[in-house]
Amino acid sequence: MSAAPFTRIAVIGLGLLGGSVALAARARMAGVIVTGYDADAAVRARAAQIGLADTIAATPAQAVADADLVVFCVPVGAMAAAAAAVAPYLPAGCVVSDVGSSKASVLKALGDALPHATIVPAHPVAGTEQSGPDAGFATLFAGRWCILTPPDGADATAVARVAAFWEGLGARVEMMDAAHHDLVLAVTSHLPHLIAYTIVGTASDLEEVTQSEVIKYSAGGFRDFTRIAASDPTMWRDVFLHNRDAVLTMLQVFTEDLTELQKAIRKGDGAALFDHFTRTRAIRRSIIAMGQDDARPDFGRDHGAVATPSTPD
Ligand SMILES: NC(=O)C1=CN([C@@H]2O[C@H](COP(=O)(O)OP(=O)(O)OC[C@H]3O[C@@H](n4cnc5c(N)ncnc54)[C@H](O)[C@@H]3O)[C@@H](O)[C@H]2O)C=CC1
Ligand SMILES: O=C(O)C(=O)Cc1ccc(O)cc1
Repeated sequence: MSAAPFTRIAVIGLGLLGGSVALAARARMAGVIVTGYDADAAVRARAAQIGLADTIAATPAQAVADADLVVFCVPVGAMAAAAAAVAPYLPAGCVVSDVGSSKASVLKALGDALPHATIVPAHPVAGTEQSGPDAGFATLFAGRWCILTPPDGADATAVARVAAFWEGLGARVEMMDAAHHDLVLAVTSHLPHLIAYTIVGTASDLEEVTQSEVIKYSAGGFRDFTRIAASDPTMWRDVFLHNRDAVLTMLQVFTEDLTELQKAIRKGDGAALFDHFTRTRAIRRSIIAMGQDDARPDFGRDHGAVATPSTPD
């Protein structure tokens, strides 16, 4: 346990990310009290049952009443509504953050709804294809990158406290401009998800290959895509709509590269294919050498709950 940069944390949205933030903060930071809130009453009830937070609040007002940090863990398209719901109740001096997968649109949404708040956006690059309150686990962020995208002129003390918060949850922190973040994540995360959604849809729509053949022979690469394509539809719809420009830019580059490979296959250009595959294999090997290999989806999924929560009336 480490000393906590914040002591009263409100987590808004109690799915995979919110649940994991709440569990990790309670497990790793001494003296922290975590209050959780979710717009869905069934999620609040389940979160209380499995002990995600010290208290599950019944309203946004109760959730943030005495918070020194509020972390929005809702889909990026819901950030504006979630922030508007707490706006009248946000304590003075409270720092606001989030975990959204795209950053420029989220910064704008939070800034518009909370014009007087100190906002330090964050994106823990850690997750799984699971969603909902049962999906969270306390070790999700251990050893993973968390990218902070503070706006120009952000309060340096608040940025340092949010960085310390994520380090306290076990993450490694990097600073980035929001627009650059959105471009980098478009190619490393958003496009791979789009490709997975596409290929799984393509395979299941084929007339000449049966569903049972797709399932039976999925070990040949397809299976890895099906895990990613099982990711939450609401979350990913929002990512593509809210990081539209960066995704379209990267999709254009990808399409051109795909056409090059298509041409090499059509022309029987084995050397071009071999060179390309050799280059991509080296990238995979350097990721593993850096200790970034992600065999984690089935790793460490204990809830790590530390106390029985109460639900206020
Ligand atoms: N799933 C992943 O692997 C990762 C997700 N993220 C980001 O984290 C955020 C949350 O994603 P997950 O936890 O995976 O989603 P989730 O679907 O597991 O949880 C989201 C929760 O937000 C609640 N919610 C929606 N609108 C709300 C509102 N207005 N007020 C309060 N609660 C509201 C929902 O009821 C749901 O329980 C998203 O912005 C996503 O882009 C970031 C890193 C990884
Ligand atoms: O499960 C996977 O493979 C992921 O890619 C998880 C993930 C999803 C969204 C993010 O913004 C960050 C990480």
